[in-house]
Amino acid sequence: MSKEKGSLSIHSENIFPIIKKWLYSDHDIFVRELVSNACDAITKLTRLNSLGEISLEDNEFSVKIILDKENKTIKIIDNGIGMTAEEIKKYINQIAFSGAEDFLEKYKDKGDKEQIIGHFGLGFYSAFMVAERVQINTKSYVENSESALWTCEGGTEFEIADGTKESRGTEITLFVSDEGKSFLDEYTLRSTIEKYCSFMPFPIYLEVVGKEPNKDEDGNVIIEDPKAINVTQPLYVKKPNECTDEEYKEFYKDTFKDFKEPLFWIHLNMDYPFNLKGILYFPKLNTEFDTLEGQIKLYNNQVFVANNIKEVIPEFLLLLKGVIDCPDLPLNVSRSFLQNDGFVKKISDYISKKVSDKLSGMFKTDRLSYEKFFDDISPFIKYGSLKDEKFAKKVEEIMLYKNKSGNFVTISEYLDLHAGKLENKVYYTTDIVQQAHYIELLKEHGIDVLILNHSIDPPFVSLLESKNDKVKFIRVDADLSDVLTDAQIESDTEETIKITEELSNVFKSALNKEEMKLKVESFKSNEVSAMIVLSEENRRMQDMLKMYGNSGIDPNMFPSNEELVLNKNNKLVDFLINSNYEENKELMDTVAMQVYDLALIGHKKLSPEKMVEFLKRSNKILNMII
Ligand SMILES: Nc1ncnc2c1ncn2[C@@H]1O[C@H](COP(=O)(O)OP(=O)(O)OP(=O)(O)O)[C@@H](O)[C@H]1O
Repeated sequence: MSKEKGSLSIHSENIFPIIKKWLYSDHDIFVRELVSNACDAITKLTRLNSLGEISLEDNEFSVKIILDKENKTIKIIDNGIGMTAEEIKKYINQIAFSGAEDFLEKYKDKGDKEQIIGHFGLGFYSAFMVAERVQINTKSYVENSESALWTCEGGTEFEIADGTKESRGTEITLFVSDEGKSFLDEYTLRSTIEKYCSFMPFPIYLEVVGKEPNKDEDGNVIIEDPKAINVTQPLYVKKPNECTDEEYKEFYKDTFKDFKEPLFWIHLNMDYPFNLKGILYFPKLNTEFDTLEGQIKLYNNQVFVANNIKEVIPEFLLLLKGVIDCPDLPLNVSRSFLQNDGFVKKISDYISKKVSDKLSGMFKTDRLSYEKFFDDISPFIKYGSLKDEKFAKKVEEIMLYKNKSGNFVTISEYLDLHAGKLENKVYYTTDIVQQAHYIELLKEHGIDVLILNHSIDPPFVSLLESKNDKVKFIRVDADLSDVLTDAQIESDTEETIKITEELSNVFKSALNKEEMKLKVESFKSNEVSAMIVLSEENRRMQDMLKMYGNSGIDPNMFPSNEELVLNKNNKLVDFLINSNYEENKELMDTVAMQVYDLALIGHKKLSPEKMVEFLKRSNKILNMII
């Protein structure tokens, strides 16, 4: 067969329903598309004025939305550039022919193009998702032009006639269909306008036909100035040095309806190599990390695109609250979808870098404030480190750790403070009450203990260790070597082996615990009789099994390796070493059980049965001494 070339033909009657119904995922999008067209129409007019192409006498620009529930109509009226009948035929009748693109092409060398929103030439048809008939009544800015009226009932047929519009601009009337009737509700319509148009560049007013005016106590009508729904100059478009703290806080409150003050914020303002403006807020936490939910609103030229778009905003930043406006976003026709290319990744990297720069800056120049905020921001930094390697690297040195007295140190500071005492070891506690005993003992030996009690800490600690093999985190009950006397070396001597064996027999018999592990050491302090230790690796493994509770792994595969460490320097232990078990069985059993339970209490919560037993025995012991 010979080669043939040609162009595809599209039947408008088949493609039209697709555009109307399936191009946009949400019905409410029509508000965004029609109001942004109205704003575009005004922008074009002001642009022509500033280029000297026309000379405008008025400068009161606005978009009015009129809801008429009774007649089931919604009107969107602007006093922008308007259209002639010819322009309607060109821009509206030719689907996917954008007047916005046409305008930009015509004036491409004059001024920046970013403020005009439309460019696909399809947005207008979203009106048919909620309307059975749409009317355009419009009058062009060009002097002596005639008003034109375009009507279409959603098919491929349209009608164009003389219009009735006397002043410049466009009035779009939607005759709302059954499918769109929810938008005839004032609250729904208002919230949709708020959602998409909050930052659009011209004031938008909503008027409801037949709405009872507000009255004072005496029944007199209160005359109120109409109030625009939107803010035409959102704070983020201003330069950072022109914004006050109060303005930042106010903007936060208005945008996120969060009445708790944010901790601090980052004003993003970038012109090159891409345009990006926005403000990211660090919210105050008062909930556990797991339930924390941020919100990042993404805008394109002051038009809302979507919330929490993962492609642009690094996932961990979704814990923050903020707005980001990037006119250069490679958006799809339906705007909420991004064309995922390298550019989007660059934006995401830039935002992440800005956040780590801000945190490093604060750490270096205002450590006090940084420490004040740290409890709130630490889960965020830890989560960020787990999710983003580059971020992790940047914040590694500025990660703080709190001790029991509320002081913050970095890991390098901790290691410096313990130089000569600890070799690259960092002691931490997961529970300052439960593990108080161990913390106290370490403190007596001049060793500080850091608190790592958040659910994110175990994976975070593993991450740190995997990146720095010189630092090892050890929970206070995992290693007693730093509270033992140097004489511990003697633990291998024949005498110690013998004592250990004898005590082992006593404890196994008293506790009826054949599998128990026991060790005898010399503590620097003689007050403590015994402690339980569980190696760090072993405990982490157990914690992991608990976390993945129903993973099907049998926890018995990893037996608990808890070990009872008896202090040879303690009087009670001494008594057990030097007494004859056959002759003093009852008393020695009681002492052994009590010593064991005391060690256990310092290590973990007793089971209810164990607790009852312990209390009974304690009373019995008290009775013995009176
Ligand atoms: N209110 C209006 N005033 C003046 N011209 C308008 C108005 N609404 C639409 N137009 C013209 O109709 C064209 C088509 O509008 P439509 O919303 O379909 O596409 P667009 O805005 O160009 O692009 P997008 O699909 O990205 O929204 C516009 O480019 C504009 O020239």
